[in-house]
Amino acid sequence: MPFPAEQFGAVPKTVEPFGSTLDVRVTDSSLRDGSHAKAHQFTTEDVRKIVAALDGAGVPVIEVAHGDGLGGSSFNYGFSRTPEQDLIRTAVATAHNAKIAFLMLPGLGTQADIRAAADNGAQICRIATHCTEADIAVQHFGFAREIGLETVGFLMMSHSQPPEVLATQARIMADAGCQCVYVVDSAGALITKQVSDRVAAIVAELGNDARVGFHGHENLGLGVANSILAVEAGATQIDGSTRRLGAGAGNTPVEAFVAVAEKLGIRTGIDTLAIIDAAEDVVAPVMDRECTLDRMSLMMGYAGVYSSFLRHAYRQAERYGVSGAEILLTAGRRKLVGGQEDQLIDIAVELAAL
Ligand SMILES: CC[C@H](O)CC(=O)C(=O)O
Ligand SMILES: [Mn+2]
Repeated sequence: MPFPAEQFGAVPKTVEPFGSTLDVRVTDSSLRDGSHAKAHQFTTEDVRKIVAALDGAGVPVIEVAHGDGLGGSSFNYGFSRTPEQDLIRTAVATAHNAKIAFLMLPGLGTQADIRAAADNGAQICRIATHCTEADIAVQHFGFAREIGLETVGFLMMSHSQPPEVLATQARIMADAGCQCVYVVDSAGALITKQVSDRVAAIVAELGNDARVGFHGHENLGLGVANSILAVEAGATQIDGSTRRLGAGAGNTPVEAFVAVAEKLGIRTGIDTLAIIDAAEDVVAPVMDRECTLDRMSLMMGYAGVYSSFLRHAYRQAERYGVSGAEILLTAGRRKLVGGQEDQLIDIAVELAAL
């Protein structure tokens, strides 16, 4: 039986072209997924500097929020240094051309948060659910469209489900008013063809009802390659983070994706040399440390663990004197999903008792 999206007041489906000069629209997530790597300590000055540099390089969409989205600032996820609506307002005031996007997870953020972000000038609402739970976002898509926001849906932990399941979930999102459904490789665990197959299945399901996007992480070193394969399979929206400022080993590096895309004749509208400079001169100095493919982040890709668990796992490993890699391997075996950060404590306690 099809999901009854109509009962939640779904809005008409539309896919508008980006224009004749763009093949792929890039969203830079440094100021949202990068918030995980900064333990949510971004300042308005960080936002001003990074948005000015990215906007100047031609990045068309910049995402700004707590790492876990609107309402993420909490004991479980970590408190923000600066209220996220202040960060959004600063980003909107700084950008000349880029649209400002935000992320929200139903249950963490509320409709009031979405409205506040829209009132502060954000234009794109990205709603993330675990990849088998698209139905919890139906009301949020309807509301976001009703107040004139562009919408994106995130199917998180997409490695954990086969293409046909993702396609069914994507249909629920599109029917609810989502204009682009993303395959989200939250654990950086997807390997080449696994990306193409998932993107192609959703493209086939959605046709012209919604676009398809891909959000990659570097935990197996495949962010750029996977993103190019996603484009070849029909994705037209690609996420990345400049200098990989993101969760786990970081996100697909925007500057590398743009350089490769240029060489392949894929038009992103971003100036390759300007974004390479922005990465080195503006984003790197804001980072606490480089996002690298070290033992812990590699373990996330290998074991299929949520990239945003990295700093939490470090903290519990230190607190209980156990191996962080063991914590992550166990988290992968138990198939933990976003929101279960506190279970890393249980795992650490169990390992300490061995
Ligand atoms: C908790 C939200 C999460 O960080 C969203 C995301 O970027 C992902 O799943 O990769
Ligand atoms: Mn991510």
